[in-house]
Amino acid sequence: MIVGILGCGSIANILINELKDDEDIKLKYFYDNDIEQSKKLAKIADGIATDNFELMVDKSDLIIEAASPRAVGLFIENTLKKGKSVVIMSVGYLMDVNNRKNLERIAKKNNAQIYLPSGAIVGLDGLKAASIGKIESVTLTTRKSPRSIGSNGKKEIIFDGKASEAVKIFPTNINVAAALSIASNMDINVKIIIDPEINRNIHEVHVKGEFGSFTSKTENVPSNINPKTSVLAAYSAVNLLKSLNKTIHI
Ligand SMILES: NC(=O)C1=CN([C@@H]2O[C@H](COP(=O)(O)OP(=O)(O)OC[C@H]3O[C@@H](n4cnc5c(N)ncnc54)[C@H](O)[C@@H]3O)[C@@H](O)[C@H]2O)C=CC1
Ligand SMILES: O=C([O-])CC(=O)C(=O)O
Repeated sequence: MIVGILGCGSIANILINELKDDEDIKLKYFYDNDIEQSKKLAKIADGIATDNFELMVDKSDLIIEAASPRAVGLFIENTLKKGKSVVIMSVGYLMDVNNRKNLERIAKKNNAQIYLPSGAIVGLDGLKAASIGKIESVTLTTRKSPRSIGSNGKKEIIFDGKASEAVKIFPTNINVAAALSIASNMDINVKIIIDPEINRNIHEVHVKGEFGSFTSKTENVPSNINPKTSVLAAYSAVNLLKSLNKTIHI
């Protein structure tokens, strides 16, 4: 499978590292609005940097978006129109139901798939299963260091509200809230706390419903290139790509 990458930052870096010896998945094309970034990663991966997104889509079997919610809006519709499947990391873009329905409609029409990796949290599988029954509440509490959230503040709650609002205020920081919302078909409750005493991106999820309840807590090591992003988010994309070729799906 020939893969093109939209967005050559921290997630793309980890993808290259983890997939360099993979026999089935070849990360070949690299696109970024910062051409130096795409050149840098193409060199490491022995791939091709391009400033022509359309050409990259034509030559790839699948596109991975690891850029920004804005990039999803700019590029993914055309990708799906060409019948190419996509992996979207900036899940926050899909929090808006019109955005989601639009991409879903185009994907269906063109026989393409939209894959959303589990990202920086654990428990989405349980939430999806639990959602077969009635769900009462889903709550996410995210703790990040000032460095990870891009501030130098003291310990404080910087957001307490709905996921739909959270993704607007912190578009590249709280995609996990969108993933939980899409999985449960709810606009979930989100709290974001800055904590200068931690050096992990911590996501705690509480779910209550007909099935009972569960709590998951993920204490993520941040990427050393972009501390907003957890290493697990990139690993989840690697796992998703590898799963496309598997026969046993767990
Ligand atoms: N689903 C999840 O759980 C997670 C999702 N993410 C999201 O994944 C995305 C990528 O994350 P990172 O690799 O850490 O980001 P990064 O900031 O390290 O790299 C992003 C790269 O994309 C490029 N880019 C941004 N907008 C672009 C555009 N419109 N056109 C072309 N290139 C563009 C930037 O120049 C940069 O090189 C972000 O939106 C982030 O919020 C990050 C962590 C977890
Ligand atoms: O990587 C993380 O810990 C979470 C994150 O940035 C996001 O959900 O956008």
